[in-house]
Amino acid sequence: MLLTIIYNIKRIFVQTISIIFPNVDQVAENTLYFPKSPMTINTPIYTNITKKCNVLETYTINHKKMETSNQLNSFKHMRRVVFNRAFALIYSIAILTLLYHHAITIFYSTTIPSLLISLGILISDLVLAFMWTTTQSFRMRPIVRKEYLENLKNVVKNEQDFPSVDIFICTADPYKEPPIDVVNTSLSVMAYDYPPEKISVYVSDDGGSKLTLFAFMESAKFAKHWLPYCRENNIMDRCPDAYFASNYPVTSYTEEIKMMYESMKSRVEAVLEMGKVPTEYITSEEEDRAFSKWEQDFTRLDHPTVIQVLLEVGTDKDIVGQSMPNLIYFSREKNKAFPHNFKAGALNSLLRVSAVMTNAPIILTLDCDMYSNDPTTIKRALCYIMDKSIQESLGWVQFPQIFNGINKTDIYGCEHKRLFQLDPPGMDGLIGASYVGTGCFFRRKVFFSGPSLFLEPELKELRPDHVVNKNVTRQSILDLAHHVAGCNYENQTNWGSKIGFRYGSLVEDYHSGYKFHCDGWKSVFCNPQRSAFLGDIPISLSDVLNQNKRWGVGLLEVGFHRYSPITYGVQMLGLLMSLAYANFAFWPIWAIPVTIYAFIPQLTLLNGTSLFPKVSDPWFLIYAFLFLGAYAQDFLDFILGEGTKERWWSDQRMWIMRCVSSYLFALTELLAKNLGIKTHGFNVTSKVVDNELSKRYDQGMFEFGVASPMFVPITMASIINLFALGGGIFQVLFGGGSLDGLFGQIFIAGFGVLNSIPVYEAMVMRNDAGKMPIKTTLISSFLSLCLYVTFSIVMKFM
Ligand SMILES: O=c1ccn([C@@H]2O[C@H](COP(=O)(O)OP(=O)(O)O[C@H]3O[C@H](CO)[C@@H](O)[C@H](O)[C@H]3O)[C@@H](O)[C@H]2O)c(=O)[nH]1
Ligand SMILES: [Mn+2]
Repeated sequence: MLLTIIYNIKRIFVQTISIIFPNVDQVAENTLYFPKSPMTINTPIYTNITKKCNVLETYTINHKKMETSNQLNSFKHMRRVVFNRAFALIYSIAILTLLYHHAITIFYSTTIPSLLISLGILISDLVLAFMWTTTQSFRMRPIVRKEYLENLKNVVKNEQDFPSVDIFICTADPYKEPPIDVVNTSLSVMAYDYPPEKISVYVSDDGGSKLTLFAFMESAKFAKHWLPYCRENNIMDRCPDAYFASNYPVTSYTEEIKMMYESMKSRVEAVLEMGKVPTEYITSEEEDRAFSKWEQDFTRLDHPTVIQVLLEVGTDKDIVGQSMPNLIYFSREKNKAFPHNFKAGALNSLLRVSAVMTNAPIILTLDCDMYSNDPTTIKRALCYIMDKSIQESLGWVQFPQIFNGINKTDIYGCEHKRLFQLDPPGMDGLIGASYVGTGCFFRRKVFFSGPSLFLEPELKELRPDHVVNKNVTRQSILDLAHHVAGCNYENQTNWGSKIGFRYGSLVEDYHSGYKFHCDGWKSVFCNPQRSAFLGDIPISLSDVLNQNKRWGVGLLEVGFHRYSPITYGVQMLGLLMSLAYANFAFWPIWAIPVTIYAFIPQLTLLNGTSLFPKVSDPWFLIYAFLFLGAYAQDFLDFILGEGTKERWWSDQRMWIMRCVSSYLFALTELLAKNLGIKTHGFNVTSKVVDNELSKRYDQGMFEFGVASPMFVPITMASIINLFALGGGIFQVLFGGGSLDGLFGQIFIAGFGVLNSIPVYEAMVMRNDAGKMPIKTTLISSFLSLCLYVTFSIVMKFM
């Protein structure tokens, strides 16, 4: 009796705790603990807890099956949740206190300039507070998942019962995305440890280039050797370039394969250099026929559809007689009169063409530079997709974007740890990780509205349940495929709005994933120890900043859309999840506070005016806490996410640089767009490796080199901060200024200077091709002077 009472008291206590902190380890403990008690899992109280959790009900229950051998996956809540929540509470009180302080300052400001400056600071802090609030969504319920690959064979007994997979690889420009790299990506996925007849690889070439087609003709031949080689030797690096760069065992056969690879590579590169495919490289009539589609008036923006089946399941065999997967080269029709909607347009064409040709229930989308680094990845994704308990609403399984070739300190913050590794587990604990454009396994159903609502496509052949039982080379199939790849096919249809990937944003990945979540789908973030995919990063600063500007424009397009996360999303996804989406959507508005803080405290300091409370004033503590608290928590997240302190420093520095350039330009570009001024579209990031540049990058040197307007605000901020720091110290030492009053500004200027070290080096200390162009230095210096003079005049005479 007594035992039962104690037991029940303990149970209620545990439940209360888990209601207050629903996702702390108690939930996981519950699922293991309660089954031992006489209560069953369906008791009302238990259901109540899972309801309160409001997330992943099925997933929580699923966790219980852990010990059985049919268990395909499990998840666990991260321990830092309690700390995160407590800290969020304290931090929000501090924010409110600060805002109160601002209100008072504004109320008592006596002159117009001081009022304007106070308003500027208030706006900055409001934006920072808003963005801080949105980031809390990632910190409230982060989870980690685990897959039990070894149990998959208990669930799918026969390899033949595995679902087929259509793999989409996008490329857009042979000169920015070398075809040999695209070939490597495709070989790495064709060689998946998976029945080859269940794999179809579609290469979408938005560049409409016969150089790329040629590369794939070559790769189809090489694949017949490569696939059996990978299988027989059970190698992990199935991307040939990565394999031959690794420490592979040298045998005569391996050397033979390597020779074949090298000779293919040199042919592909030679063709790229010549800019055409010479006749001696064309070995069959069929190849000749394929190239004949490139007639005189064929340009990348105006050409008919090209679909070339390079390998066909059942017909083509590798050198040991095993079937090859399908390999299909595809370039959709383009015509200047029709919008082609960049990558989203390419993906939607791929969706239709693949539906007609193979219609696999699972789709993997890949960028051309993201090769597979683990042959078991499809099976790993199946650990979720085949899990009956979550299958119903599971829309996709997203793997993180992890990159190759990042230098030691990641000077450009290209790892994007927060975006690709730290934030997704936070969203995963809510409804699911967002889609990041590559390394993502979708269920085909996702593209036709929600889990419980099906939107009928125009043709029955495009339905996800349509069975294709004809060869991909059958004329009727090819005719229909050409029809659905036509550039006017989407006129008057739901494609791009209600069906498929969504148009209207340059970050079609983020935008589409957001739509799918709003439609009711859930998703999973799968982050195995060995990276499933490895991609390339840009290694010059202007490429990095331009990429981020494109993302910025794309994100704002969603943020200020009719379906913005803060208006529509909040109704569909709930508060936390919509805040997570809002965080991304509004990244670029960080430009406002960061730009203000990069110039205003410094300019006022140069004018000898104090802006922040004195160090001896208790209000100063609020500032110090807010600044240090945010930085410390960010640092902690980064380190707990297996980051180094050097990379964290680069990450925060790049964040500042992006804010004053990429995001500022993105805000301007969006404004221009709304005023009807034509802006850039999807500017593809170059993946070409320049040896000199790459050497400098490996040494950790910033690459300026070209005179990009994007460098101007960065350089101006560097100059002004340096002068402000010098001026501030001078005033304190010789000019009678008080350190007590000016400390805040001197500190900010000092912080700016520390972050600007690479800029000073590039301006005055370097002589290599990556130094700051003299033009940029001159323009920035001149503009800084103008800014200083104007600001001083306004301060003195208003
Ligand atoms: O008109 C186009 C433009 C681009 N692409 C392809 O899109 C992919 C991504 O382009 P990239 O220049 O590498 O952009 P990133 O900024 O590196 O890519 C990130 O951001 C994009 C959205 O801006 C997402 O599509 C990507 O998946 C994501 O990795 C590449 O494979 C391109 O070939 C097309 O197929 N058609
Ligand atoms: Mn890319």
